[in-house]
Amino acid sequence: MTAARNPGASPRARRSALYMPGANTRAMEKAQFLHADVLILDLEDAVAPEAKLTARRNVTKALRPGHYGHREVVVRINSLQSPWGHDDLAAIATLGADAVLLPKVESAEQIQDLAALMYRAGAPLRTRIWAMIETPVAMFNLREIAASHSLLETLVVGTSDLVKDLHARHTAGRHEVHTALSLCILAARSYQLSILDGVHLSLNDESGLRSACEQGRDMGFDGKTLIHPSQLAVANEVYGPSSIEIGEARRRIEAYEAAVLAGSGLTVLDGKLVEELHVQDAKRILNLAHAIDVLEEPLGQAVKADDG
Ligand SMILES: CC(C)(COP(=O)(O)OP(=O)(O)OC[C@H]1O[C@@H](n2cnc3c(N)ncnc32)[C@H](O)[C@@H]1OP(=O)(O)O)[C@@H](O)C(=O)NCCC(=O)NCCSC(=O)C[C@H](O)C(=O)O
Ligand SMILES: [Mg+2]
Repeated sequence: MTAARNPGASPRARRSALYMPGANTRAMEKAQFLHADVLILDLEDAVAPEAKLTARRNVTKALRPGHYGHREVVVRINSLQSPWGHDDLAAIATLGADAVLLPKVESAEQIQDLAALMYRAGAPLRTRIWAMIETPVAMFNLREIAASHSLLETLVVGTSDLVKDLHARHTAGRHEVHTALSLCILAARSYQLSILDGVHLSLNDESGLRSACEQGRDMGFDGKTLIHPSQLAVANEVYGPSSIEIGEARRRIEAYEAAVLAGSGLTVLDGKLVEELHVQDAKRILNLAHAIDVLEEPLGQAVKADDG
């Protein structure tokens, strides 16, 4: 099936997506008050086999409506080829998560199979599919995966699994995954999917995290997946437009509109060319800033409003 999406849709803020192990109830409670744009409740690699059933039960409890305010809540299930994947899906399908994240996706059929299972399980249409891209084979099937189904919304790069499978090493500049990251972004943008970068594994390394976030942002990622609350502030800052960028975006739109009224299709602002394509980008930045403002409404207030 070919994707039918709306490329002009307002962006969602997905600057930061925090994983938390489904077995860690403390982390899932704490997440109510954390400034993560996306919460990923994990049933896969962060959960040991003997804790899988407890984690599944914890996650079904955490999925009560309004529990996490306006933040997106995503459940990473186990692979459908594993002993747990089908039961994970059956347990959470109807509970209103914003998305089901499928790990180690390598083909379009895996997404289509998941969509069919979600439909049969009675999942609400608002529950989308996110796909982890984290194996060498996936890189050769990206286009088919990205085009696979209209429920597919986001690609999440899994750089830890990828580096392991490549027999590569994590370097500061991430040269070992550069080609893969670029291919993932090309695929996502070709099919109007959002795209999140992999995790930064060092916990006490703010400058390394910042440079990885800046690299990802400059390449075109929408945000970064994270493993600890201490990483949230940097990702939110780097992936959010600064007040200078917001001001420049507004001035670019005004300058272009004035040029159009004067009968021209372009203008020069601060010594730089401004054409319609720059206005489109300026509007994307303003839409993102607005989406962030909505999310950053005090968390307590958001939780209360959704409860009511
Ligand atoms: C890495 C950790 C195991 C560290 O945990 P801990 O030792 O508890 O850290 P702290 O004592 O510093 O924690 C301070 C407080 O913060 C809470 N906390 C910690 N981590 C999280 C979290 N992820 N979400 C929410 N809250 C969190 C602690 O509970 C403490 O709270 P308090 O008691 O109030 O002080 C731990 O951070 C962790 O488990 N992180 C997530 C690991 C994970 O999910 N891994 C799997 C995803 S990564 C992956 O699979 C990538 C991909 O697939 C790939 O291949 O690349
Ligand atoms: Mg992985």
